[in-house]
Amino acid sequence: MEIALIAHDGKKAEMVQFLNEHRQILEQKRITLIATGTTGQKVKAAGYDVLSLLSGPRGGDAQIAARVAEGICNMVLFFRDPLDRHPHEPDILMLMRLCDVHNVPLATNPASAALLIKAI
Ligand SMILES: O=C(CO)COP(=O)(O)O
Repeated sequence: MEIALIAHDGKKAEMVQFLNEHRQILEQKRITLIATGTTGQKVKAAGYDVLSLLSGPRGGDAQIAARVAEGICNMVLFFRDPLDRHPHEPDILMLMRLCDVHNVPLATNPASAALLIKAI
């Protein structure tokens, strides 16, 4: 199962904390982690094996959206920062739209992500 990790700058620490809190589940299941570029760097530095794609503003969200559309990515954990502006907002909306089009679970905050990760 492939899980995509994306966190806006104000949420990257929360993403690492979330992964550490659920490390056991992530290690027990056969999970491949992928991430947008900078999120991936933080996740890797925290000791996780992760495939880093492009940084979000440079097309990372779009790459993950394509994997969702192609049926490669099975879950998206996207810790958005609703208090910040993002130059690539169209890509963000496209990713969330394609999760809905293809019925792929999408969590946009740690509380939702915890429920999803416990369900796998
Ligand atoms: O901008 C992002 C998601 O929209 C995240 O991208 P980075 O992980 O490269 O910071």
